[in-house]
Amino acid sequence: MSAPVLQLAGVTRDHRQGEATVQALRGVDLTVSPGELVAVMGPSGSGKSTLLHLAGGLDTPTAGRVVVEGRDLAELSAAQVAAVRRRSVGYVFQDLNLLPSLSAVENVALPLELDGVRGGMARRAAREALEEVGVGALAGRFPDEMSGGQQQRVAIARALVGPRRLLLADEPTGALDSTTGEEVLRVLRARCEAGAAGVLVTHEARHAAWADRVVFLRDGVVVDQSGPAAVAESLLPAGGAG
Ligand SMILES: Nc1ncnc2c1ncn2[C@@H]1O[C@H](COP(=O)(O)OP(=O)(O)OP(=O)(O)O)[C@@H](O)[C@H]1O
Repeated sequence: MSAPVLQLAGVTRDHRQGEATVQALRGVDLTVSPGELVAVMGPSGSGKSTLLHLAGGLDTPTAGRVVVEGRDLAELSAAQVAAVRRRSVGYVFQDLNLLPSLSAVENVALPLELDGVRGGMARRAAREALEEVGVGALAGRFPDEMSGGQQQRVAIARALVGPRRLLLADEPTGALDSTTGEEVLRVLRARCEAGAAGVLVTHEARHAAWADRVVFLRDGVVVDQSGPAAVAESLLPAGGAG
């Protein structure tokens, strides 16, 4: 079996809120292998975003280990963690964060260029990523010349550009109509089939139905994990998700 792309082992994250300490995650174990898409569900405040931030090296655990492609993030320097984030992790935020002064293709090429990929090659990869999410024709447009849904697809292309092995998506379909939302899930799914590992935070059962497994969080604890059969039975609406 291939080595996991992501491993969380006994991960706890405490946040201070004034005098009190909130345990956003408590002793979470999670392994995601190449080819797997895992959905994370749970009520508001259960720790889903905290889990994604930790997996992407945007936050550090209070206890436990976060290992990405065999590297324990706690053992790396800040610069090395930043390099893991740029090269290995594709992160689709709820917040779009496109740079307004750059065109779609320039926005998508930026992470590659920051990582030293030459301009022409970065833009070629960016065009491919835009095609993949169905907005190849909008490569030259600026963010304020696109609809919210189109901007979201550009943001998704930026998260997916290049050979990223860990894809982290936080409600990636938020601003998209349901057909476009499904297309984006299809792209995420296809990337996982091609060898990436994916974690998808979602409130929607029909989106979770695209995953191989669903992890349920409550008050920072994994309360249940369902395999593919259970996902299909409990979540798929009549007709299925494809
Ligand atoms: N930076 C922070 N400082 C203090 N408390 C925080 C911080 N980030 C998260 N928390 C707390 O940690 C808990 C988990 O938050 P988190 O955002 O991970 O939940 P979530 O499941 O993603 O919620 P939602 O579905 O509403 O986005 C909550 O009680 C939240 O208030």
